[in-house]
This record gives sequence, C-alpha cells and structure tokens, in this order.
Amino acid sequence: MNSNDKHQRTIPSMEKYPSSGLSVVVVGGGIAGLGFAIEACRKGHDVRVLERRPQFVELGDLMVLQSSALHTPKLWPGFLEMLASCQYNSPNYFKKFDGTFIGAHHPGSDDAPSTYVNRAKFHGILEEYARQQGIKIEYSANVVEYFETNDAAGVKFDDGHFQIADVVVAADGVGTKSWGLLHGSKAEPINSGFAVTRVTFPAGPALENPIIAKEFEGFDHRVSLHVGPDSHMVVGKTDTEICWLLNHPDTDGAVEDWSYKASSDIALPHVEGWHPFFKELINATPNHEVTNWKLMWRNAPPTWVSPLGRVVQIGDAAHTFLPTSASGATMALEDGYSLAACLEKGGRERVALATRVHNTLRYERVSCAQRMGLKNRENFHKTDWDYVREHPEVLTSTIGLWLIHHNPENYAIENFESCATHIEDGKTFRNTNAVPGYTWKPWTIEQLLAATDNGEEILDEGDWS
Ligand SMILES: Cc1cc2nc3c(=O)[nH]c(=O)nc-3n(C[C@H](O)[C@H](O)[C@H](O)COP(=O)(O)OP(=O)(O)OC[C@H]3O[C@@H](n4cnc5c(N)ncnc54)[C@H](O)[C@@H]3O)c2cc1C
Repeated sequence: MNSNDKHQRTIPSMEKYPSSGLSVVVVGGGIAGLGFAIEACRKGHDVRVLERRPQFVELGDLMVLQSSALHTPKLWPGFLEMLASCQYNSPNYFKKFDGTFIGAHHPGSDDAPSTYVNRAKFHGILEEYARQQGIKIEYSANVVEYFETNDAAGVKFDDGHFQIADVVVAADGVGTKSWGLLHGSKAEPINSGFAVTRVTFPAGPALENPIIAKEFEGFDHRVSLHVGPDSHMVVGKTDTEICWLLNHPDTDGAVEDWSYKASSDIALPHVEGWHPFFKELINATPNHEVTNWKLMWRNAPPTWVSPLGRVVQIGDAAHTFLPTSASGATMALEDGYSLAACLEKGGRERVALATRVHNTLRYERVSCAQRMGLKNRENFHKTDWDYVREHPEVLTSTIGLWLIHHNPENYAIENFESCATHIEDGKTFRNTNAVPGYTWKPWTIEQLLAATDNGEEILDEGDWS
C-alpha cells in the first residue's frame, strides 16, 4: 500500500449498532487500541484514540493473525480487501537449519484462515480504516497517569491537562502507565534470555544473489520457519519484500525498544553451521541495519481492571507473549472484540460489571496461550530430530485448535449474562474458550523457566494440540 492508494480508496461505512451512550477513551493507537476502537465504534460506543507518537508511522515486520482474530473483521465492510494488500500468501514451510524440509502447514480454520501479515502495513490499514469510520485519533497525546471515580475515568497528559470518559481503555503496550492505578506498582519484567533480530527490505537486490534466489525459486510468496539449536529463524517473502526474524540467545545487549537498531552481523554467529542461505540473507540486509528486540516476559496479573471498574487494560498492556506463542497480535485483537461486546451488553448502567466480565472471560485463555509459547520455544530449540522425522507435527502444528477455533465476540455475547451472574451472585461459571481438559491453575514464568532450566518437560493435562 502506498500513500496514493490511501487517497484513492473509498471505504464503505460500517453498519453500526444504536448508540450505547458510552464515551470511551483509548490510550495507545497500536494494534490493540485501533482494533478495539473500530469494533467499539461498530458497537455504538463513542470512541476516541490517544497516541503518544507525533504522527502515524508504519513500523514492524512479519507477524501472524490467527483465525480467531479474523471473524469480527468480516463485519467491517471493505476491511478484508484491504488486509489482502499486506498478506504473505503462503502456508508455513518448516525446515531444519541444514535445509532439510520437514513439512508444510496451512494454519487456521477453513472459515477464517490464519494469515501472515506485514505488521507495519497492517497497522497502517487499521489506522486508515479507523479514520475513515470517523474515529478521532489524537497524536502527541502522551498519557502519564490514569484515574477513576465511581462514574467516570480519566487520563492525565504530560502537559498537565486531563481527559475524562465513561471508560478508559489502556492499550498503551508493555510500558503502560495504568499499572499504578490497577496494581499500585509495576512488576519487574523477567529476562527471557532471548532476543529477536528482525528486518524487512526490498526483495529485488537480494534476489540477485544466486544462493538467495535458489532458496526462493518457484515462490512468489513464502513463509518458512527454520529450526536450529537454541535459535530459529522465520523468513517471509512476497513479490516485493523479504523479511527475516532470528530468535536467538541474547548475547549482544538487545533492548526492549522497537526503534533500537543494531548491526545484522550480530546474527551471524547464531547461524554458524546452518545452510549457507542464512549467511547470505543476513549479509544482504541493506546497511546491515536490524532491530534487535529483547524478549522480556511479564507475569500477567489476573486483574486487568481498575478497582472501580472504569479502566481496563487490553493487549500488551495486560499481557505479553513470546513470539513462539504466535498470538500477541491475535490476543490483542481478541481482547478488543470481547471488550467492545461486553460494554455493549452492559450498557451505561453496568460499565464496571462489563469490564470485569470481559476480564473473567479472557484471562484463562490468554494465560494458556502464554504457556503454549514457552512449550513451543522448548520444542523448537531442543529438537529431537529422530522423533521429528516420524512426527513432523510436533514442529508444524504448534498452535492449538482450541486457540484457532474461537470467536471472541460471539463468546462474549453468549456468555455475558452467566458470567455477570457469577461475578455478582457467585453462581458457578466455567470458561470454555481455553484448553479442553486443562483446569487452569496459577503459574509463574519463574516456575516454568526453572523447570526448563532443570531439563524438565512441561507436561499438562488436557488437549493442547
Ligand atoms: C513500533 C512497533 C513495532 C512492532 N513490531 C512488531 C513486529 O514486527 N512483530 C510483532 O510480532 N510484533 C511487533 N510489535 C508488537 C505488536 O504490535 C504487539 O505485541 C501486539 O500487536 C499487541 O499490540 P498492542 O497494541 O497491545 O501494543 P503495541 O503495538 O505496542 O501498541 C501500543 C501503542 O501505545 C502507544 N503508547 C505507549 N505509551 C503511550 C502513552 N503513555 N500514551 C499514549 N500512547 C502510548 C505506543 O506508541 C503504541 O502505538 C511492534 C510494536 C510496536 C509499537
């Protein structure tokens, strides 16, 4: 998508629910904030977005949107056509680091196949779609504090002024300023010990290299995952761009900042002994410049809602993921659809109840997706190749059907009243949107990391496949 396309494109208006009378301020115009804002607008809420950046910028590389995040956008006219412009149209090809082919997998459900997208362009599409629906997005709006009363919530900006609404949605990512109000203080992030080195660049010049050209021979679009000892690399190619993301032990002082740049040379030692393609690909990186993102883990507190129920966290502000969950953007979007639906069901009279219902409906599912990410990382980095030869699905089918076959908007609508009764009257309510047969129990990242450090396999009851 280029800026000319944006000017030429006419986007139909969404058919909206009657006005709910609820004013909603969203802090953060990332994937969670914009996804929620569009759906909240459709659900009849009066929504505006506050974004810290001075203007919209397209940043980021390849990421996956699972099926569960793609049902509600079918109700946004014209959106899926726009989405097509940023998709990598490919199954996921799995290979061993030496180039041996393991298998191919078409992710997702038939009615809404999962898809790989360019994050920068997808973000641009959300922003354009939101603006075209009349949603106000205010830039240079740096929120420093959240507050609430029984009847309203608000935010304070760095220049000292305030903004008030019926509900405030904290979608301000890993550095959210809502922790003070929700939890008193912010939990220290835990170092996962890994980093992701990532970059996207034009395909043309790189394809002049015969080793790179050979690897992509016959493919207009391709997404592939290459598994090696302690590291794995995702490579994406479209007609116009190539993207690589190397997940590796952090030996080079990565920083948890999407604008932190490093030399692509730091990736080379991690692909020593791999097929020659990887070295050529890394060396083809323009200016040898990459993002080196430190992978931090945060225990997600079960409570994403402020004491009086008027401020609610979504997306990375509430929970973060390892990339091997392949669920960060998916869960952020799911949160948005669920919250918009709960606020619509609750209406002006039951705002605090609605945010708590949303939290209750979502927490166990999100927690399972986080846990799955660590299991996958262990699978990728400590691979038993003899076993994989007989059972390639241990690498190719790592995202559970429980995660894929879910419609978070419908789930919220269908379960709102019984969950509300559970919260108000203590009547039994059990979620059915997480791992079948697994009874959720509290766990911490420290416990899981200690277990894996001791060489223990993380074995859970239930069907995680
Ligand atoms: C620049 C960038 C690049 C990324 N690239 C990738 C990628 O390549 N692959 C991938 O898998 N994931 C990437 N991510 C992360 C991914 O988008 C998220 O993990 C996931 O989509 C959840 O989205 P989110 O909206 O919760 O968080 P984010 O996408 O991080 O969005 C949070 C938003 O809140 C804004 N914000 C933060 N603090 C404030 C404040 N105080 N006041 C107002 N606004 C604030 C931020 O500027 C940002 O726009 C990237 C995130 C960012 C910000």
